[in-house]
Amino acid sequence: MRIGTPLSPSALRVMLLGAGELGKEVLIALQRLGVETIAVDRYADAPGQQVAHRAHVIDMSDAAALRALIVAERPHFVVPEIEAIATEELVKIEAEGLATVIPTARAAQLTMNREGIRRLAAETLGLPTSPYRFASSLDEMRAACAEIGFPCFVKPVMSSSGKGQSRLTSAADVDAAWAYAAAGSRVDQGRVIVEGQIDFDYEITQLTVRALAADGTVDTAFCAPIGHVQVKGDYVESWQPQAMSAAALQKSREIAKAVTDNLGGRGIFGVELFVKGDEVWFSEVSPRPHDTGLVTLASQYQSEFELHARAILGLPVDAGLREPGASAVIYGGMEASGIAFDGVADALAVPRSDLRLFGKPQAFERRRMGVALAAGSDTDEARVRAKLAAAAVKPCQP
Ligand SMILES: Nc1ncnc2c1ncn2[C@@H]1O[C@H](COP(=O)(O)OP(=O)(O)OP(=O)(O)O)[C@@H](O)[C@H]1O
Ligand SMILES: NCC(=O)N[C@@H]1O[C@H](COP(=O)([O-])[O-])[C@@H](O)[C@H]1O
Ligand SMILES: [Mg+2]
Repeated sequence: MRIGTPLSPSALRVMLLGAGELGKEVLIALQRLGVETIAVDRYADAPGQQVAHRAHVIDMSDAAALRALIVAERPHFVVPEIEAIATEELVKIEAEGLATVIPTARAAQLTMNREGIRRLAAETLGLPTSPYRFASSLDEMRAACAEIGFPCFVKPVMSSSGKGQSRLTSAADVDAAWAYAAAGSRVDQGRVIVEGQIDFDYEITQLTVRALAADGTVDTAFCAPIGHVQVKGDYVESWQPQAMSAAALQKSREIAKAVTDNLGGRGIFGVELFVKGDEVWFSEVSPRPHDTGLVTLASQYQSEFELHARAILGLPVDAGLREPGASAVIYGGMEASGIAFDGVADALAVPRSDLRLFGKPQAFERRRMGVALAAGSDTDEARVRAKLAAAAVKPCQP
């Protein structure tokens, strides 16, 4: 497929469904390659909408609205950037040949619901995962927790970034966890997964890119493993490379290959894995850039966003690490719209540091509003720098 001139009849058009901080970087990468970009989100002035050629605000879980927009815009590629989308409509749209869905409509459909991807990984592919049960009522959940045992995790089947997630240490936590899951679910499904706790040494994201090779087949390339720290199910810090045993790295890549081969298509995937010694468990996968992969903006020759853009367009990729790097999240820390940021100069005075302020119109206490990035001679140095830079940025009332 040829790249033409944006805003002309020869334009190659890409539509992102979801235009948060991750989509914004993909849109920038696409624009640099001369692509016409369309950013869709559930609210106006989402980060990616501020850089795309056109922006639309729709309810992306509304199948009719989604189809109408795709018919009106006629994008060559439709790129899901969040989970909560009418993916059954994307399956139809792909089957009709209306647009190519990245990586595939089936991948978007299977991963939007924890049940789809968990059953595929554990039951179809036989990969090691935490023990799990699904429950659709408080009674079922009580029984599931008793079977799995404590501590366990409860998550809505449709949610991300830790929304609606609880860690339960005893049966006394069950009622509150059920209520919290119902409140945190993106699409209120009233269904949860109960997972036994994996007692891991560390967790990683294995970014995996499926891109077109010179001979026209799809090749798999692996980025260096990304280590990260999560608080309440949401990432606060990541670094690359994570040191691992050769055996654990090999198992991680075998798991990533098995899952991404099954999901198919082209694009980047974030395969989340738990590691203890040489043992590795599959947790979940994003068929799109991963938040912990923001670090690649500082550490790789081609960031995960550039890799995604190239893979979408059928172009060659280089998943290589350039140097050790780290990222640290900047939260809103308050509930306000149109906030300001003090301390940006102090942050950027940290050696080898950089910032992304996403431009989200509304801040919440625990909403990710920006990220600090840093490179270093090793990941320890990069982490110290990224955290220093993040701490220097002070969100404040406008
Ligand atoms: N079974 C488990 N055992 C141990 N830790 C877990 C388990 N499930 C979740 N966690 C912890 O919670 C974090 C978030 O879980 P998970 O990735 O399933 O949530 P999420 O809402 O999909 O988040 P995101 O969208 O950011 O990936 C994990 O990275 C891990 O730190
Ligand atoms: N773990 C998934 C993830 O990080 N997704 C990123 O967060 C945005 C939503 O942010 P918001 O909730 O602040 O609107 C999404 O659009 C995506 O960029
Ligand atoms: Mg996760």
